[in-house]
Amino acid sequence: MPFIIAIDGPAASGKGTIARALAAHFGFHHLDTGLLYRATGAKGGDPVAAALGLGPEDLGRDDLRSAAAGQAASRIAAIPEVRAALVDFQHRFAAQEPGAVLDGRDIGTVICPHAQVKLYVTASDDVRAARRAAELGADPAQMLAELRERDRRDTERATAPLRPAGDAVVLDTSTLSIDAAIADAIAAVARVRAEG
Ligand SMILES: Nc1ncnc2c1ncn2[C@@H]1O[C@H](COP(=O)(O)OP(=O)(O)O)[C@@H](O)[C@H]1O
Ligand SMILES: Nc1ccn([C@@H]2O[C@H](COP(=O)(O)OP(=O)(O)O)[C@@H](O)[C@H]2O)c(=O)n1
Repeated sequence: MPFIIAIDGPAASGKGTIARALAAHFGFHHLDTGLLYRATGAKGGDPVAAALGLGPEDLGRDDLRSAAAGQAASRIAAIPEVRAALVDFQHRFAAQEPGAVLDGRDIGTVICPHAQVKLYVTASDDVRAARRAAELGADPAQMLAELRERDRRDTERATAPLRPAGDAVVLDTSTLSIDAAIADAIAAVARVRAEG
């Protein structure tokens, strides 16, 4: 059975950084599920058809990391039929041997509720805004407003809202360097692997 690591958390908390590092460390596959929603939103037209028809050219667009693409993603992500259209792809990805790391908003709660390890990565609003502002070369105050709007939409939607799974390990990266956050995450996964 493949080993699945589910990582969820709010915008710019460090999920992707940790997910990539865990996948490299353990030799697992990695899927940034946010990219599926960003590509669906960016494609335009009927969002359900866009989600069902996603191809490599959609996922390879170079404008998916922008704040505008994030906003568009969180709008279409609230549509239950869009989420349903993306489930199979995520399940097939998670079934790969020897294991997979998926990061997003509903991985531990909805997509992979039986994941062997669940992490909920978070950080203070100000820290997340500063990190994303540095990444995109944007204004921190503007980023703070953008992240808060998206987090509110992601948390308050009826279908698959952002929340920690009951059995998730919470990792607050506010005062952690990237290396320290990765080390904590590797230790959390190693604990479970040693038990099992
Ligand atoms: N612990 C950390 N300390 C400082 N910067 C970080 C840390 N974790 C991530 N970052 C940086 O913050 C930004 C957002 O991180 P990312 O992993 O993309 O978050 P998410 O996937 O949750 O949106 C990136 O520029 C990343 O390099
Ligand atoms: N599993 C997921 C992943 C992303 N999303 C949506 O897609 C948007 C973009 O996700 P992302 O992970 O790329 O965003 P960041 O955390 O990198 O800013 C989120 O704000 C959510 O609305 C989701 O609903 N479910």
